Amino acid sequence: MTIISDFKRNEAVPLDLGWINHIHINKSAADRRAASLANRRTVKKEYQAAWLIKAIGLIDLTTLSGDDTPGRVERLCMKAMRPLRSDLVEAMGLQDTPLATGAVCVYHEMIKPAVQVLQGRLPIAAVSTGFPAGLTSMETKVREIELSVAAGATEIDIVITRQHVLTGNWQALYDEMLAYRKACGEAHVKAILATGELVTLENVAKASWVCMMAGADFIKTSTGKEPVNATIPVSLTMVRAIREYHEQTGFKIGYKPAGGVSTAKAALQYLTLMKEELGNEWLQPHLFRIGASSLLTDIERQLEHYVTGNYSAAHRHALP
Ligand SMILES: O=C[C@H](O)COP(=O)(O)O
Repeated sequence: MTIISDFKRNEAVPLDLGWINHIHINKSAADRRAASLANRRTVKKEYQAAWLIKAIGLIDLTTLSGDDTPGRVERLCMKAMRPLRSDLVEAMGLQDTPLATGAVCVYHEMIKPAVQVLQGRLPIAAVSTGFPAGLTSMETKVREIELSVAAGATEIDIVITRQHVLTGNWQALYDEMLAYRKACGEAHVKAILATGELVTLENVAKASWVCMMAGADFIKTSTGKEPVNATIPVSLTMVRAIREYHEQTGFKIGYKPAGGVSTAKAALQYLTLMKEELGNEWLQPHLFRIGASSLLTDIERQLEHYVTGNYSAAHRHALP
């Protein structure tokens, strides 16, 4: 993770149940705002190309499949370090611009091959705590975090226990998040809320707040395995919680939409959302990541179109 000199890592603050119980979300206002973002004309031509280059540096390039192999992860890491074809890099005059994704994101067993290829040049995020369902024992979950940190992960993407949200047991959610943060030590922790399983935007907002109060460095929408993953209304709810948490505590929390973000157009919508709701400071990798397995393929295609006027087949840009 980029170290920013004046950046103060989130510290846990006491759980304020009075605050949590008073959270209310105006769903139709959130839907209207989300629709206005989704229907907005995106930036064009060279501005679009510049934004897409920016987006590359914000991707947590992900592979989370049951058939992942060390070979696939090694290729993913090579792609993360050289995310654009060299002819496109040259055509855009980016030879002297450092280009890489924000991190790679893998299962615990794939940390080792990632460490071997990346050699500390890019952060490695490991999904943890019984990802994706989070229904292993607390002891197992904490140990899993410790093992992933020991193996070389510098970022840990934990999944919360959804039942704590669905039953309104905010103390239990706070306690588990606090334990995960402690187990991470220096590694930064992203709290995956699995928003597609939380039923209401109010639950999403409350879970965001509780995780931030318990020391999460990032809040993240989804595992990519829920039936509904990142959406704009959910993102709006979460980034507004981040904004208010910052106003109240001074701590800046990162945001990571993940799951189903596969097109350059969608990435541009998320960049616009972050810029408009949180400002330019949140367009940096220590405060914004997009968790995605195939987004880079589409960004590369769009940049090829920008350079040549033509699209090539997606498989020419295929990830491992
Ligand atoms: O955290 C990242 C997600 O699991 C990736 O989901 P995706 O394969 O839909 O891009």
